[in-house]
Amino acid sequence: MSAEFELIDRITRDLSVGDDVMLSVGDDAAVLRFSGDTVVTTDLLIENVHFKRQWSSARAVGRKAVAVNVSDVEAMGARPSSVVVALAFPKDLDQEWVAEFEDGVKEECATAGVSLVGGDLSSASAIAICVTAIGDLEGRRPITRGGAKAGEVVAVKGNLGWSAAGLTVLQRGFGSPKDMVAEHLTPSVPYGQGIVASDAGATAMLDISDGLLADLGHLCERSGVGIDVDTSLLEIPDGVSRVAAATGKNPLGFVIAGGEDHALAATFRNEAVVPKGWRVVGTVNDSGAVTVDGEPWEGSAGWDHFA
Ligand SMILES: Nc1ncnc2c1ncn2[C@@H]1O[C@H](COP(=O)(O)OP(=O)(O)O)[C@@H](O)[C@H]1O
Ligand SMILES: Cc1ncc(C[n+]2csc(CCOP(=O)(O)OP(=O)(O)O)c2C)c(N)n1
Ligand SMILES: [Mg+2]
Ligand SMILES: [Mg+2]
Ligand SMILES: [Mg+2]
Repeated sequence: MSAEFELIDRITRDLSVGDDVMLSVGDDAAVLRFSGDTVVTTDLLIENVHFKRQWSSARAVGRKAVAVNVSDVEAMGARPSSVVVALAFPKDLDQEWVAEFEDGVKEECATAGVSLVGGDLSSASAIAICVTAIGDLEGRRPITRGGAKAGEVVAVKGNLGWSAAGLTVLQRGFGSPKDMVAEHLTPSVPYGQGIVASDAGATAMLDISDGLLADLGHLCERSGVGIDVDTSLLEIPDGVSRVAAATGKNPLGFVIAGGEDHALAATFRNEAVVPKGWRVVGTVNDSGAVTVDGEPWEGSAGWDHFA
């Protein structure tokens, strides 16, 4: 067998798949069957842009690649079903790296409850990963970024600021606080909470990849509303405070503009319907802009690949 097909064989030998998978790996395409409308999303992970090999184990990269994509399926209020994972890497990359990456992919698939149903391999000058995630709305309406109305509340489920605090210490050559670093390397997506928010009547939703303020900005633009974030409602985790103190930065910046949180943010008609475990962080108004305690935020709102 060729080296490429030996590798594919090793990756796909022991796959188990869900009931909605009619045909998995080994043919030209997978075949899935859903009870409702289908949700499809894709996100890239590029070496030295989204991860560094000296910071991240291959297993962590594999887990993160699946997690950030399933996060976008959750944000539509769908049940995540499956992923396809394409990986390109230099010819001289240690084979062990690829094996561990695939272990990470499978581990996160199991955690998220999705099936790995296909992928692709190629050689490349740097590691590049493209995952496509697929979900089933199961008869629910999609929760878009466009349904928020003035007078509603904004709530968040997940960890804000941890990932950015972790990234900051990694960039300075440190490895702790460990919980912040771990959250950056492998975001803990609140699996299942997209459907919970949908069933609670969420009017708009998205996952926070660029930063809370930047992503709420996308939601405001789509919905034609404004949002005021009330910082008295935010929690500044201990690890974020420590990283902020050590680096002379504003801890609030990590929480509201950090990025790669992969928490879910959603709007609800009122506080009474916000699901348990979600934190109300602000209100929807008709100003057309995102503000923080009533004022524009002077710092960066979040990540921009081309800034
Ligand atoms: N190259 C592209 N071609 C078509 N659509 C794209 C492209 N890049 C991004 N989009 C779309 O633009 C929207 C915003 O993209 P992005 O900011 O990456 O979303 P997210 O933060 O949810 O991953 C999404 O609907 C995405 O599918
Ligand atoms: C080496 C390295 N430098 C910087 C970052 C920080 N970073 C990279 S991409 C990104 C934003 C999220 O990624 P993106 O590709 O924009 O995801 P999407 O919005 O499409 O879901 C952040 C905060 C990182 N993760 N790793
Ligand atoms: Mg994207
Ligand atoms: Mg995304
Ligand atoms: Mg982005």
